[in-house]
Amino acid sequence: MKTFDSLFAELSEKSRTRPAGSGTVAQLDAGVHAIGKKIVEEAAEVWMAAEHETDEAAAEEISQLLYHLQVLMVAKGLTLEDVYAHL
Ligand SMILES: N=c1c2ncn([C@@H]3O[C@H](COP(=O)(O)OP(=O)(O)OP(=O)(O)O)[C@@H](O)[C@H]3O)c2ncn1[C@@H]1O[C@H](COP(=O)(O)O)[C@@H](O)[C@H]1O
Repeated sequence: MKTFDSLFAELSEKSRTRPAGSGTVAQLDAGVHAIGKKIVEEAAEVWMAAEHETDEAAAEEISQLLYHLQVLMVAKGLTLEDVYAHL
């Protein structure tokens, strides 16, 4: 099963190798402003799913929010350690 750390490693590798067809590469190219807007959108979807939908739907929305947060981290050059230092 994919974990937070293994997904981050995968996204970092995509950023380095820039494979054709990668949605992550497209988002990185769109920039921090666009990624930030996506994070706000996904956060709202997490809230709505948690309040009005099934646990499975909420879990799926949370996974998407985590993904977009990681894309922002990669875009900013932040490491897992940079974030974990504040947990
Ligand atoms: N975990 C994810 C993931 N979660 C969410 N998303 C993206 O976030 C979108 C979900 O946003 P929405 O709910 O708004 O759906 P949507 O309206 O269809 O999306 P948009 O049209 O707004 O982009 C999806 O369409 C994906 O583009 C993800 N994209 C990729 N991954 C994983 O990231 C890795 C690298 O992916 P690629 O870069 O695409 O190879 C792979 O392991 C993927 O499984």
